[in-house]
Amino acid sequence: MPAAGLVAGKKALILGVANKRSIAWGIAQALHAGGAELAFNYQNERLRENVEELARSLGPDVPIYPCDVTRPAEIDALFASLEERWGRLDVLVHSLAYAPREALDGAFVDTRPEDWDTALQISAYSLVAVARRARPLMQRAGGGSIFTMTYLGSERAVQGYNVMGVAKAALEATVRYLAADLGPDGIRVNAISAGPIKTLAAMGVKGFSNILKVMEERAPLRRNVTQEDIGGAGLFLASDLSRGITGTVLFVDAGYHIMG
Ligand SMILES: CCCCCCc1ccc(Oc2ccc(Oc3cccc(O)n3)cc2)c(O)c1
Repeated sequence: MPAAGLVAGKKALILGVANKRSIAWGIAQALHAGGAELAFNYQNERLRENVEELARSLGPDVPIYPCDVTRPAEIDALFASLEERWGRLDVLVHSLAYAPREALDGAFVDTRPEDWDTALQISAYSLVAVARRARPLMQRAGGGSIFTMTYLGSERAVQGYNVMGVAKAALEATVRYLAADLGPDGIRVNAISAGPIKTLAAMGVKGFSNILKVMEERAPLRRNVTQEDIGGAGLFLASDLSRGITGTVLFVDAGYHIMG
């Protein structure tokens, strides 16, 4: 249900589109339908074509920029490009994470320090890195909305989620500390805790497919959530309807997290 105009005139950067199944793409479609002007990153040359094709499906000149969040120079360049093109930023969507394969396949107790560091740098610290660069552009806009993606595995020991659960716990604490720091600038920082959705990344988590079935049996709404469900929550957080909300985790999981 495109809420036409809900984010009309807002300029939004969306980080983490890899393909049409990405949660970030669901959010992009909702913000586009709401009238926002969008920009995307692509992590590397391998993903550039996918992102280019998706961006072009939204309109003729939707910009895409190279940005691997482990490279500070690429984050700097991305925001310099946005400064030049837009001179301001209203919305920043952070929808990216990574944990090395071995850390997801093995037992949590065997997590190696380098894999822990990689997972936390990409999945949690990167929000600080991009928020710091977004701040001046959002101040220019008189405030803004930043939101990221998290999962129930941050607060429950979900079999197989392993070090990504630790990273999401750090990400949720990061949301609170950034909300406290940036609130005086009128910049809100929140997280969407999404139920499991079949994305490229999800396929990399052992036991993922079992969880989808359990949702239909146990979630209060007796169904899985879709990209569109997440997109709608993203549109809400990007819009002024959520102007009183910051530092929170918004569950969009068919109610699953309330069940024992
Ligand atoms: C057993 C847990 C099932 C529910 C998992 C729901 C979920 C699915 C996907 C999620 O996003 C990621 C992103 C990257 C990620 O790390 C990956 C992904 C593929 C390969 C790899 O080496 N690391 C793992 C999960 C996520 O945070 C949460």
